[in-house]
Amino acid sequence: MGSRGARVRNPVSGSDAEAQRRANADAPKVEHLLRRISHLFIPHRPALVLTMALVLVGAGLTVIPPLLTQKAFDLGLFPASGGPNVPLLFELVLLMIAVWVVSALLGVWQTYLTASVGNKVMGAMRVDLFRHLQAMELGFFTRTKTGIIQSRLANDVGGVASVLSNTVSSVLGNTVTVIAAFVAMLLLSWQLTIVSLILLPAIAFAQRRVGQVRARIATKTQESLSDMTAITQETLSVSGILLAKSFGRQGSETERYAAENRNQIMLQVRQAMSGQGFFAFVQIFLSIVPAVVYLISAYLIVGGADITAGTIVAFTTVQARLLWPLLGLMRVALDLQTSGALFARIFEYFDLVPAIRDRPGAVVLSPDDRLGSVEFRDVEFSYPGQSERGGSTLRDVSFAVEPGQHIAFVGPSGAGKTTISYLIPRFYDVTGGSIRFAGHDVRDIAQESLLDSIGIVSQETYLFHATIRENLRYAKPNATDEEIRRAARMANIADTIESFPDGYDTVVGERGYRLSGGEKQRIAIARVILKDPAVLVLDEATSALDSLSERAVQEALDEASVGRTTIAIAHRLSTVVDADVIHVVEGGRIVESGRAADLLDLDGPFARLAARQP
Ligand SMILES: Nc1ncnc2c1ncn2[C@@H]1O[C@H](COP(=O)(O)OP(=O)(O)OP(=O)(O)O)[C@@H](O)[C@H]1O
Repeated sequence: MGSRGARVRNPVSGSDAEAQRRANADAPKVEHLLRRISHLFIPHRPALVLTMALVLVGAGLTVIPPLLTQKAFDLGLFPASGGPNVPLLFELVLLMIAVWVVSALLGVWQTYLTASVGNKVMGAMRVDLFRHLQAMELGFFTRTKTGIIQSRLANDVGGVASVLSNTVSSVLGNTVTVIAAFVAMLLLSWQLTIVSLILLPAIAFAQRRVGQVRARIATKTQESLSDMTAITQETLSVSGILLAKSFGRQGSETERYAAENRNQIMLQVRQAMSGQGFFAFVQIFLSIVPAVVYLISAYLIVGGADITAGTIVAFTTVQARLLWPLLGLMRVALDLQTSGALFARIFEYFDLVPAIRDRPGAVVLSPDDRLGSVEFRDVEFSYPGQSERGGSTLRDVSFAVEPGQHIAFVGPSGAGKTTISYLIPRFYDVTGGSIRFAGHDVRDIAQESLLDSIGIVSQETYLFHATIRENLRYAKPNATDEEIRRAARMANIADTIESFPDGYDTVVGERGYRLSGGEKQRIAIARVILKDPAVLVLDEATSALDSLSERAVQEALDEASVGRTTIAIAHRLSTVVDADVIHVVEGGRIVESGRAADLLDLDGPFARLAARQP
């Protein structure tokens, strides 16, 4: 745990420097990002079109009250003599109220549409990312912190939702106003329009620069948020708390969290402030444009241009209306650029290609195929990055298991036994040689059907924070209560479960911490019995238990392995003496194979291992 105090980042998320380099590298890809983002909206075109229509109707409604007032005046609302025309006044007021009510209702509808589009896009993205990450190979999860993955799903995807909703409403609403004002300006005077817009490219350039700075800060903010999530996830879990308490490290863990929190606060403030100076400048600049227009108009009039005082007044009035919508659009553009950093992080995960995936036309195992023969042919394997360092975990590993046979792997720690078991369900692909399952190369079999045929019980039992019944049903969602009880009886755990006040409805706690190691193991065995796989892999399933629970678990395992191909990995040789074949693994190679009695007679590695055990 030496690295716990240091800032450890996963290779995918990278370091601060790397994040910065990536944010810089991403800057020119804004257009590419925008294209990808806009694709997310395609399924929501009807809602967007409807929103657009609502925006247009809403904009149209705003001009009705002045027109109504003008009409009422024309019809004699305040005649030259006598009092006001009260019935007409009432009519006018009622019509105005009706217009505002309709306009308010349309506004509510529009908000609903934009909020639901933004959130649906985000929701779909989150599920897609979840599905995509589930398809990643085991290696991805061994090298990436869980908290970092959680943060991408929660913080990054969540962060873009508000941007998406605001973007939809702001872009649609403000674009209509800006275009309308722009057309009006052009109609009034194209010369003054050019004068008004002449500095726009400079503003756009400045905005792009500001956007890049904000995107960089946003990337750092998200990195820091990821780190905070990772610290929370690591420390505030049952295992983390146990570790922190047993080493008296709560204080330093809090300090680690507080340090990242300070960093987070600083970044949030920087993010909130970056761009404010720019907006202040743009606001001042746009406010003085009318004065410039007056000046230039005077100059143009003197030069003989056909511009009247009325045109100038009308022009500056329209121009003033442009100020806020234009600022609104600029803010959206800046927000989009900033959220580009979030999108880049999300798309970075979407772009990860699972190292292990089905080939086109992969074989789906039939019930006959599932008989469970396994064969390793000259298998070589090195973990990612290991071959560059010149090492390999497995070399020249060849063996075969016939359906229904029981074999075992024994050998010193680190010899490569668990690695052999990982290669059968294709948690990793071999780097040399091949593995055949039921006669097919495992790389040609559809992964789902391969995994369906294999059951694994390891020393590290994982149970969900749910009831025992729900944990068991994980293996077979439609299992009846009777099937569940039968599996529990076979796994030697039924009596224990039934002695709990809540029986099968007992909640096992985070990772099953409310149960003893032996109870958890036997529930895991019941779970695998319900799965009913052709091949059972037992990876040191009893090594963490005392001799009493070991016996109970061993009996459960013996029951579970009846009629199944069983591959057991064991430290305690007593648990595998009955195996049909025992393979002794040393330094990534099988150095000896045979039945226990024969191997003892050989007086080789197995006999030496046996001699070292009590
Ligand atoms: N994800 C991984 N990345 C890199 N190296 C790994 C990884 N997992 C295991 N190794 C290395 O591979 C070697 C074999 O490990 P493995 O777990 O297969 O041994 P084992 O024989 O099952 O040991 P034990 O009996 O202690 O469980 C070890 O040197 C280990 O450090």
